[in-house]
Amino acid sequence: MPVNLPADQYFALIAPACVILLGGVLLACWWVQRNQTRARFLLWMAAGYVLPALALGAQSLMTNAQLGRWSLATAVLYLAGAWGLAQGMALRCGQAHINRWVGGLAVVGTLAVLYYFSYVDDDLWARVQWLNVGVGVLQFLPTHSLLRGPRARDRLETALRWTYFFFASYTLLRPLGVWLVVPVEHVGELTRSGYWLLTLAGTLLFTLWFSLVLLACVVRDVFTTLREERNRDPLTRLLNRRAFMEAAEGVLNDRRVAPWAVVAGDIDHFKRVNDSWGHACGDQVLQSVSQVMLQQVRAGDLVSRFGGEEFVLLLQRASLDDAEGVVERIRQQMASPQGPCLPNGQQVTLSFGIAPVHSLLHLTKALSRADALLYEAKQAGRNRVHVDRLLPPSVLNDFQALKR
Ligand SMILES: Nc1nc2c(ncn2[C@@H]2O[C@H](COP(=O)(O)OP(=O)(O)OP(=O)(O)O)[C@@H](O)[C@H]2O)c(=O)[nH]1
Repeated sequence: MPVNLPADQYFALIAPACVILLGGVLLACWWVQRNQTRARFLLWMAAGYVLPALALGAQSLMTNAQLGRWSLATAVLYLAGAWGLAQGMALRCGQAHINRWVGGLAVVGTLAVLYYFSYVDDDLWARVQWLNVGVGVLQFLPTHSLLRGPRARDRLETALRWTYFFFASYTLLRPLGVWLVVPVEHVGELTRSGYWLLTLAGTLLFTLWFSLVLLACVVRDVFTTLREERNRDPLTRLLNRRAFMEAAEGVLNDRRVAPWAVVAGDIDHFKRVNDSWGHACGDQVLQSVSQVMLQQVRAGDLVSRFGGEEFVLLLQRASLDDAEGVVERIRQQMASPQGPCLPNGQQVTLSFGIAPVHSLLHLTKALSRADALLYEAKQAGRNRVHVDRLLPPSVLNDFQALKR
């Protein structure tokens, strides 16, 4: 490769260098979250940045003759990069992988055509156009999951998907634009042509735009993970006590979802489960009880693990009868085997205390009341529900006023 190149050719290295730098940033983001499987898409994306940028950088220093000689090697880098970008986007949208058959076909087909236009009929522009088509097809593969997969959870995610979709469409349609606009026969050295500059500028612009949206999504993901770690019990993924109290504020400040009931539940003789079948089995039972509770409540209700084998629920739009109904459903569900570790016929039961909550200020009292009722239920023989049906007259008046 010649060393004494015109300065503008070295200048053309700025774009690929910036893209490689951005790929490095994505790699660093992946490294920070590497223990989380959902961050794996960043690795693919980083490859999607770095590999084509390496090819672009190398090509920027080549003459047309050298472009021909190295066409297959650089094409492999472009295609691998497009695969990485597509696979990264598919993972981000909840798809395990892109369609490998179509992808493989696009790669093999493109390389075969490039071979023909390099070694049989040396045609630079045909190579440029067909490589574009191959890369475009690969980039388009995850668009099915962009449009049909799980809905984007917010505007940022929607912006990421649309940006990707726009770029994939641009890559796929670019050969057509070039064919219509660029006066092919007067191009001369490709890497010094206006087309090449446009390619560099387009790549850099898109990469910057896409990276900004992507990094915003990654930062948001990190904050979400941190919040989840802070708010969730690691074993059951239910809210912990602190998060429950925080979330309860929102629920109890919204009069539209009154009346509320608080339920305290505790597994009976849980120590025996641990002692007889091991701590791991106890953990399984805790997880299974959590699942049962989550299945039986409505959206907006809070389910939390206060510690040990004690659970607290805050039910909205629930009279005491409604709350009792929910608890009965949980008890019925518990009648089926909970956790494969328990021997046949062994069941786990729970005791419950239910108390009404009249306001946010009343929450602490209601929790103590539900706890006291739970204690009573344990004393009365366990596997039962005790409900606080005694309402002070002032509160009864409040309720009647509310109902009106
Ligand atoms: N496996 C497991 N056990 C836990 C966990 N947290 C607390 N425990 C156990 O839960 C048991 C609670 O025992 P106790 O407070 O005596 O209650 P109990 O045996 O359920 O008896 P009653 O509540 O009176 O019916 C203890 O043995 C704790 O070690 C946990 O995360 N996993």
